Amino acid sequence: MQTEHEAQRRQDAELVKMQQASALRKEEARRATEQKILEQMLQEKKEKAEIERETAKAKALAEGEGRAREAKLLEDYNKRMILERMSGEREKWIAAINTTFSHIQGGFTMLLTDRSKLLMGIGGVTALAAGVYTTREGAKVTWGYINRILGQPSLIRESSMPKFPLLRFNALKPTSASLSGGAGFENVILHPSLKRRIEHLARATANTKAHDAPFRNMMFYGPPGTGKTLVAREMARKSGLDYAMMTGGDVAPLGSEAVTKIHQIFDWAKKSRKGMLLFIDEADAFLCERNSTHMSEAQRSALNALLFRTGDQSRDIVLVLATNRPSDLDAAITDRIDEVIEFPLPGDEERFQLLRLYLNQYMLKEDDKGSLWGTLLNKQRQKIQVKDITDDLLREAARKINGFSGREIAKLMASVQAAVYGRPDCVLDPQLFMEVVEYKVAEHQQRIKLASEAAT
Ligand SMILES: Nc1ncnc2c1ncn2[C@@H]1O[C@H](COP(=O)(O)OP(=O)(O)OP(=O)(O)O)[C@@H](O)[C@H]1O
Repeated sequence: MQTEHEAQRRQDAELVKMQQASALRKEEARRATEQKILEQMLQEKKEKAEIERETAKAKALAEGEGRAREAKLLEDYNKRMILERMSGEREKWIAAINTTFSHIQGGFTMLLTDRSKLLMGIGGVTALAAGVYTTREGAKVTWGYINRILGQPSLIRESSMPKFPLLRFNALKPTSASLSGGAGFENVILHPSLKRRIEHLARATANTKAHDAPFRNMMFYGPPGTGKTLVAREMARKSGLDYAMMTGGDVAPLGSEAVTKIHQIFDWAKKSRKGMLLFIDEADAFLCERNSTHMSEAQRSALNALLFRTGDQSRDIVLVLATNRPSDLDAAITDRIDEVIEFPLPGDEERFQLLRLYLNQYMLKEDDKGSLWGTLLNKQRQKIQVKDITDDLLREAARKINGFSGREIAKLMASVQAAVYGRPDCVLDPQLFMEVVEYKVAEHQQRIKLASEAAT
C-alpha cells in the first residue's frame, strides 16, 4: 500500500515538473514571439522611412528635371529669337548698305557721265573745305587780334591792370597819400637814407604823372632778397600808377617770338590811363651786354626792341629794372636809367626792425580779420603766446644773423612760427626763439661755405 502511495506521489511530482517545464517553454516561446514581432515592427518602420525618403528623392528629382527641361526649352527659345533678330538686322543693314552704295555708284556714274554735274561736285567740295579752313583760321586770327588789343601780354606775370579792360578794378589801389606826398613804406625796412630816397622818388613819380612830365627810369640792384621787388610794387601803389611785372628769364625761351612780345607789352602798357610802372626782375637775364658770346640772336633782337621802345623819355611808362649783377647790363640800357639805387644787405638796426616786423606779422597779428573763413579758422586755432621776447633779445638775435637778407629774416621768423606750432602749448619763449636763430645761423654759414666751394 505504501509503495503504491509512494509511486502515486512520485507520479504527481513528475506531472508537476512536466507541467512547470511546459509552462516555462510556453513563456519562452511567447517571449521569443514578442521579440520577433517587435523586430518585425522595427524593420517595417525602417523600411517605411526608407521608402518615404526614396519617394521624396524621386519626387524632387522629377521636379528638378521638369524645371531644368523647362529652362532648357526657354533658353533654346531665346537663342532662336536672338539669332532670328540678328539675322533680320544683318539683312536690314546689308540692304541699307547695298542701297547706299548703289546710290553712290549711281551718283558717281552720273557725275562721270555728266560733265557739268562733275564740275559742280568738285566745286562744292572745294568750297566746303575752303569754308571750314577759313572759318577756323579766321577765328584764330580774330581771337589773337582781340587778345592783343584787349588782353594782358603773356610775358606779364603780375599786374594791377585787369586782364580785360571791361573788368576794370584796381588790384593795387593808389592811396590818397600818394599825391599829397605822405607815402609811407610801412612794411619795407630799409636804411633811413635809402627809405627817404625811395619815398622821395615815389612822390616825384606821382607828381610827374600829375604834371604830365616825362617819367624817370630806375634801376634797383643788390643781393637777392633785399626788397627790390617789394619796393617796386609798393612804389607803384604809392605813386598811384598801374603796375606790371615781368621776369627777364622768361624772354630767352620765347626765341624769335620775343620781339613781338616786347612790343606787345609796350603797346598794352600805353593803354593805362594812370601810367604804368613796368618792373623787369632779373633784368640781366635778357638785357645783358650785346657783345656777350652766350647771347642768342633772338635775345639780341628782343634787347634792341626794348631799346627802341625806351629811346625817348616816356610819359606813359616808368621802367624799373632789378638785377643782382648791374655790371652785366648793356651800356645802352644803363644809359636809359635816370636813378640807380643800391639795395644792400640789412644792417644791425634794419635786421632788428625786420625781426620785429615779422614777429608782429607772423605771431602777434596772425588773425586774418579780412575774411569770414579767417575768422572761423582763428576760432578753432590755438593762439600763439609770446613770452619775454624783449627788444634786447631781438637785438641780440639781430647781431647773430649778420649777413642775412630780408628774405632770410622773413623765413627765419616763419621757422620760429612753425616751431611754436610744434609745441602743444603754442608758447614762444626766449629759449625756443634763440634755438631757431642758432639753427638758422648754422644753416646760413653752411650755405655760404657750399657756395664758395662751388665758385672755386
Ligand atoms: N627790406 C625789406 N623789408 C621788408 N621785407 C623784406 C625786405 N627785403 C626782403 N624782404 C622780404 O623778403 C621777401 C623777398 O623780397 P624781394 O622779392 O623784394 O627781394 P628781391 O630783392 O626782389 O630779391 P631777388 O633779387 O631774389 O628777386 C619779401 O617778400 C619780404 O618778405
